[in-house]
Amino acid sequence: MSEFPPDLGADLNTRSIPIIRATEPTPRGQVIVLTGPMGAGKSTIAAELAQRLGWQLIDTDELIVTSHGEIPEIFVERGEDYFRNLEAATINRALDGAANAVISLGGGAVLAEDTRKRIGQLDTVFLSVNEDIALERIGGGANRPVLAGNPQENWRRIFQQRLPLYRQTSTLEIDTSDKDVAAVTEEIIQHFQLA
Ligand SMILES: Nc1ncnc2c1ncn2[C@@H]1O[C@H](COP(=O)(O)OP(=O)(O)OP(=O)(O)O)[C@@H](O)[C@H]1O
Ligand SMILES: O=C(O)C1=C[C@@H](O)[C@@H](O)[C@H](O)C1
Ligand SMILES: [Mg+2]
Repeated sequence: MSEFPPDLGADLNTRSIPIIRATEPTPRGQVIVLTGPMGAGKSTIAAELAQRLGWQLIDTDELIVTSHGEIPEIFVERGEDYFRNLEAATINRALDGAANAVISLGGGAVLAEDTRKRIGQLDTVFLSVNEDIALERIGGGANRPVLAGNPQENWRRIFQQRLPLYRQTSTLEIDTSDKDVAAVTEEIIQHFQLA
């Protein structure tokens, strides 16, 4: 007489055992990641896109602020390396839990190799912007410690350094300089056939 539950261990080598799952794994849904320099509009476009799709909005800079306080204070009190580790860990956790989500990253998130590896396998959009428009949008660079001292020169240098990283981790690049928020959002929706 066959026993129930079957003794799988006893029969392991003699017959093939079907894999039985109580439930099928839940589909994780889709994730769109926005990357790019300060002033490209990542946070703004992510909010608009999430609203249009009815998806979850995750802004990793905001997650850091909520849990650890203002970014300039973290830079002053703990230094940039500490912030980058915090940022990479925050992004990892956000990606682990994300399903049907739009994720806006900080401008320097691509500096972390782990982050590059992960977002390079996802639908990642590089939002680009030219220097003049970026500086117009972010004003004097308040609240952005990496621009302190000379926002224009720093923005330009940082953008040049990171440009290859933005490009190697994305599958779509949109120059937002002369496009409004609705137009950029629509371009992403069309490209990934989200609606
Ligand atoms: N396409 C756009 N057209 C005009 N203004 C925009 C556009 N996108 C964003 N902005 C404005 O530019 C400013 C900066 O945008 P936002 O904060 O979204 O940039 P960000 O890429 O998230 O920057 P950071 O890396 O510093 O977080 C905001 O005031 C926003 O309203
Ligand atoms: O480009 C950067 O290095 C940064 C951009 C912002 O989004 C913040 O993550 C922080 O101010 C650092
Ligand atoms: Mg932002």
